[in-house]
Amino acid sequence: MVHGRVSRLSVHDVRFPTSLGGHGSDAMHTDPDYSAAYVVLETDVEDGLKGYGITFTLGRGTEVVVCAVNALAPHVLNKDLGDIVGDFRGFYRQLTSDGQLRWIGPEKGVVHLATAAVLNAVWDLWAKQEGKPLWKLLVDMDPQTLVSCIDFRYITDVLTEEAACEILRQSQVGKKEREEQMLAHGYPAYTTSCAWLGYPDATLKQLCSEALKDGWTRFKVKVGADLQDDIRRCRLIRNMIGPEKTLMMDANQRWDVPEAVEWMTKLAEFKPLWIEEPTSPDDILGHAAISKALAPLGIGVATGEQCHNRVIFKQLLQAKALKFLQIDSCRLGSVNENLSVLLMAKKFDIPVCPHAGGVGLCELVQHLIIFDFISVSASLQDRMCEYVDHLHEHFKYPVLIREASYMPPKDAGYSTEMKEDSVKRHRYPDGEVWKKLLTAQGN
Ligand SMILES: C[C@H](O)[C@@H](O)[C@@H](O)[C@H](O)C(=O)O
Ligand SMILES: [Mg+2]
Repeated sequence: MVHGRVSRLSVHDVRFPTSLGGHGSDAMHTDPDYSAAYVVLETDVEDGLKGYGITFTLGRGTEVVVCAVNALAPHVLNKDLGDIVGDFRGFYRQLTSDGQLRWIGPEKGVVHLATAAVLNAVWDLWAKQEGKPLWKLLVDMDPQTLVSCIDFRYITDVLTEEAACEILRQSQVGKKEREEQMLAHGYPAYTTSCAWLGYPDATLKQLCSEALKDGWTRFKVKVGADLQDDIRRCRLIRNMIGPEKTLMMDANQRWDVPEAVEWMTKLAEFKPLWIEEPTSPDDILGHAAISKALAPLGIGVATGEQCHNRVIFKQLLQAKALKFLQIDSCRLGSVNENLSVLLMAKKFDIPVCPHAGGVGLCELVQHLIIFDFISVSASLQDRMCEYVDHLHEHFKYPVLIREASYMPPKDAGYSTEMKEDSVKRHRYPDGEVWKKLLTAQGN
């Protein structure tokens, strides 16, 4: 049973200097320092349980998200956890509809990232109090309770509460078997770790051969800055992995629409399954045009990691603008909004292949995609979850990858909790890691 009143909300600016090694670099984000606004919720109950929530950032700007979390805090403090989750739709709407704060959103940008961090912490605390990993909390919830967490405002033209309930009811068939399948074999993953844009060819080669040895069969490569570089790198990877394994490409919003089509036509010989974020994440019709142009080449369009909210996903689906839908656990309004997107994807029969990596995104999103398989999609066809091999050591319950698959977490919660010492050392700017770096840089 959920209980307790939220007695404290603290938020930390935690940054990891990943840019020093070129990790995470792409055609638009050349020097990311994987970071998070890290929220901790405490209650007045003496059970020692706290809720931890993150949203992912790239370094500079994390302090802005921290401010936004503090601005949302009055909506959470002194609230009864039972009341929050008992009317989760209402609580979601309260956070996203604050009559003044929503002006700097609504449901997008910094304020929505902050909403995600706060709500992720609430879900972590709820799952912990129930003694279940989050995916299992969701799997065990009856359809009516699940949909009561979703705000259907703006999406009822494609998905009503009743229709969502019906999808969940229909997917009850075979649920037990699918849960057993997950526990035995896990959820299939692909790796992005080998081919960040800033990696020299020698590194790419070495990481790719290690990944092959570790049993990876699906690889993503960053493209979009220089065509000749892309051709060389894609050839190198395709030759290493052979014709049968899967290759995806990610341009991180670098191109205009015609440029995306031209560039990808030149990379088509390397047989990519998808091109991810070919253009602006807001350009729904642009994505649709690219999808149409690239379909004859067998290349699908994937997008989602910078999709503001369920409304944009709705339109991408309506416009047939994507072939692979990439949810993000920290950009959308937490589990609540992700649930609505999973259900819309099911309705349109579009596979969900979550965005992960960053710091903590793998830890979180594995719960959502495992739930999706067991309770919504009931399929692994054309589906896989991203994996990136960084920063897991800072989490108390790190992901477990076995044979290139995510094994379902067993610990209670949303796997969001970071090790206390890691937070302390990486707090910006006063943690020991940053003090040293900033001194060395003469700041
Ligand atoms: C800046 C980041 O590392 C991105 O490049 C990364 O999230 C990427 O788009 C991905 O798909 O993993
Ligand atoms: Mg991407």
